[in-house]
Amino acid sequence: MCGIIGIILSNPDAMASPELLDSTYYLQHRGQDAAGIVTCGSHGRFYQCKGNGMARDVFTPNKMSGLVGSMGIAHLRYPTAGSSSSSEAQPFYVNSPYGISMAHNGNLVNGTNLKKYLDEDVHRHINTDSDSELLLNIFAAELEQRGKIRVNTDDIFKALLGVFNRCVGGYACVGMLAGYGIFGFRDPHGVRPLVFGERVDPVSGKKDYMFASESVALQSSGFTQWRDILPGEAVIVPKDTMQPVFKQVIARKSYSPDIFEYVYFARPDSVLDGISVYRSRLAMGDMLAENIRQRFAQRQKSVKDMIDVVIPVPDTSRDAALKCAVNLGLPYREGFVKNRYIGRTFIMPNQKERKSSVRRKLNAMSTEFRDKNVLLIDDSIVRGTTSKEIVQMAQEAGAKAVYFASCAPAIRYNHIYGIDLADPKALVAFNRSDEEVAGLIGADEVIYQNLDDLIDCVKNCGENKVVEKFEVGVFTGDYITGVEEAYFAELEHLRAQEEFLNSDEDTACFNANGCC
Ligand SMILES: O=P(O)(O)OC[C@H]1O[C@H](OP(=O)(O)OP(=O)(O)O)[C@H](O)[C@@H]1O
Ligand SMILES: NC(=O)CC[C@H](N)C(=O)O
Ligand SMILES: [Mg+2]
Repeated sequence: MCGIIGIILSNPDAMASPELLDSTYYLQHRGQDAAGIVTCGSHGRFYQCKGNGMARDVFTPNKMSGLVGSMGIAHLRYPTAGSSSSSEAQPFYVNSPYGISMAHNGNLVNGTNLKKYLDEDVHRHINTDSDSELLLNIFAAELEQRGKIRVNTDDIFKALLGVFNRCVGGYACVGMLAGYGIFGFRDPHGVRPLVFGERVDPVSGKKDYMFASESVALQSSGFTQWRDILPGEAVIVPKDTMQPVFKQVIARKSYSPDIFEYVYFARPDSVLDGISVYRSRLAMGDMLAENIRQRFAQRQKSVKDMIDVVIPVPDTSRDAALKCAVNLGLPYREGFVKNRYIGRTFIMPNQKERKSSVRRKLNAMSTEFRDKNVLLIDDSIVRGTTSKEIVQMAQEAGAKAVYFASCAPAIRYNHIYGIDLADPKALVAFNRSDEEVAGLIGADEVIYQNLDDLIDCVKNCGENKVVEKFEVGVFTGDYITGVEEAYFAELEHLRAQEEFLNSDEDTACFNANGCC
């Protein structure tokens, strides 16, 4: 679920890099592994700075000063394919044709076929295991087929049609053609988000344009007029006209954003596909409260008989937990204090790091737990790394009973469009009942939101009701693009290789005996 950004300024002498840098801070939550910026200077030359780490580590003042030019793209990486190596940091670049740089959010599920095609049919060398490098090379190969000395918007749209036809998976991308302009596009199901906006330069009265994964990045840079790129749509902003050209390049196959953006990925202050992430999380909390009330009522118990206090698992679940507490008429307490210097744990690259970070990240206040029956609320339980540690911390802090509720349903399948979950066996709910999950994480009871309720919560927060359905494969195993069995076999193979290479690392959280 990486973050992508593209900016083109109307003033050709202005520098896009400071604004790209600012925006990376607004999208840091989407990827902490690597960061990169590529700009294009007045003579069509690309300038780049990328590497492993967070934006603040990679973009030092010294390196930023070399990023000249009035247009550029940026990327924040959370790896889903390939490795965490710095050679897979984005944006990627190919020198032919014309010089192209591209940044990708998402994951392709037909990488093997694409690699074969690139090798055998169009003879393009692929230097990493990244699916994003494949995507860029598919685009480059399609553009090359136009056979032109200089391209126009029509050529680019035709090349993108080739990309849409060949690439299967979730993808939102921003790209830049040396000396020409920037462009953005979104897969035909709209799985991954992409917004596009404009801002009037107060001095010249001319317009600047920006793409970003989330509206918060546009809003923070003053791009107040913005809209979502539609599934299968592309937008090109040529530098010489500064007039954006929109085109529905391929007929939309559906409008199915990934529901996990609303559960966990996105910032609450973003609006994606007309749906406020914050409002959808409030709705999830409300719905969870209804389910909890009904569940206890079936046992002839009131909520107050069972629970003394609602405590969120910071950060993402806070909004939902507060709403849930209000609905249940229970006190809400911030029983866990979050260390602001530790990033998101779920998107850390390995299990060892994730596990130790939960303890470093959260500290329980015994005043809020001692002798209480607590309802802990998290947005999701994925590998169970957080929940197992958290339950233990609550118990160590003196809790009498610990109920653990999740705003999302049980996660039992791979997320194939943007979460690094190559091994479903690493999911705590894989092949396990809710009771077994509770046992493994040490909770008295685990309560999951059900899927239809989650879908209703998010859908009903939509202002313009454009979204038809959501990509929910991580809960059901049915994926919007379809996926060949061979893909999972290949993931399994890659995982085995990786495990062999990192054999000292405990990559799967729970073994058959439920030990971590
Ligand atoms: O079951 P797990 O494998 O532990 O994954 C789920 C947890 O990971 C995420 O938190 P994270 O710390 O990444 O981010 P947050 O601070 O935004 O909640 C998510 O919010 C859950 O708390
Ligand atoms: N999370 C993402 O969007 C990752 C993009 C791409 N698949 C990569 O691994 O770099
Ligand atoms: Mg969390």
